[in-house]
Amino acid sequence: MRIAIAGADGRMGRMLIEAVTQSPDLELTVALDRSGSAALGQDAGAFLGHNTGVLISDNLNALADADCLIDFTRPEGTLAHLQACIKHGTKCVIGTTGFDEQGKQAIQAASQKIAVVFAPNMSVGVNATLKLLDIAAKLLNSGYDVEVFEAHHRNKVDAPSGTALAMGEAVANAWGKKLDDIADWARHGETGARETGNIGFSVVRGGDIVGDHTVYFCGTGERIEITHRSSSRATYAQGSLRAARYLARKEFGLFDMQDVLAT
Ligand SMILES: NC(=O)C1=CN([C@@H]2O[C@H](COP(=O)(O)OP(=O)(O)OC[C@H]3O[C@@H](n4cnc5c(N)ncnc54)[C@H](OP(=O)(O)O)[C@@H]3O)[C@@H](O)[C@H]2O)C=CC1
Ligand SMILES: O=C(O)C1=N[C@H](C(=O)O)C[C@H](O)C1
Repeated sequence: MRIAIAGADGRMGRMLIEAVTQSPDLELTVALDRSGSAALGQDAGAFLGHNTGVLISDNLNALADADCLIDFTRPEGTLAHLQACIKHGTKCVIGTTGFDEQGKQAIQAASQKIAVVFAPNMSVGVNATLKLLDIAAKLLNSGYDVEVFEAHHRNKVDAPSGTALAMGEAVANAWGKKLDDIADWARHGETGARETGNIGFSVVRGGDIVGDHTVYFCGTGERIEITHRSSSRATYAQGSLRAARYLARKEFGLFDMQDVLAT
């Protein structure tokens, strides 16, 4: 399978280039980064100390040479790449987070023409945690206050993380609610007492934290904490490759990591 990587000079882009070049069934054919990036023209494997023969470029027409794009960039980048994927019939794995409603609708529309996996977290552990949260939320559906905490590195630009939002959604869905209707996004000053049935969010940004998520179910006299901690981005990269292989069998449609991991 011929793989293109977008955001080739980013934290995830580099993990993906390393993972693809170590996978005998996958071939790195395209490495993209944004126009103006200092990495343009460099070999995609330069950071590993070896040449892949693929130069980092901003030419989206190069996607004609790939079966599947794996995109970890920014929402505006991903949405532009998606249009090029449609033009060239290239499938797409989207790991980027921080989309607004319009962006999510554009991904949904694109998936009517090409096959797309879109998930805020590609790790097996986080996707198992989402299932645990569904069970916990159904069991603890009254008398427990739910709080979602997440911590990430100082360079993360969106908050709460896509994973924290997915965790909040897992609880809200289990309660038959919409997350937007019951989320407390931030607290400051005279907040008043906590509202029953809401889901609170809190965020830490600092240092090189790869990604920690905890969902608290706080009752009277007890609390349950469900925690996932990432210690390496390699798990996200391996999950993304699994998603790309899954798409090899799909012509179009929108899938998530639960679909991928179910096979
Ligand atoms: N789904 C998952 O499992 C995971 C998702 N993520 C998400 O992936 C995304 C990227 O994370 P990370 O690798 O840490 O970020 P980085 O900032 O390290 O990398 C992003 C890359 O995309 C490039 N880029 C930025 N804007 C654009 C654009 N408009 N068009 C094309 N390329 C662009 C950046 O270039 P430059 O640096 O020159 O601006 C950089 O090379 C984030 O949204 C993050 O939340 C991260 C980890 C796991
Ligand atoms: O930006 C990151 O680093 C991460 N982003 C994803 C998110 O927003 O949930 C996944 C992971 O937590 C790392």
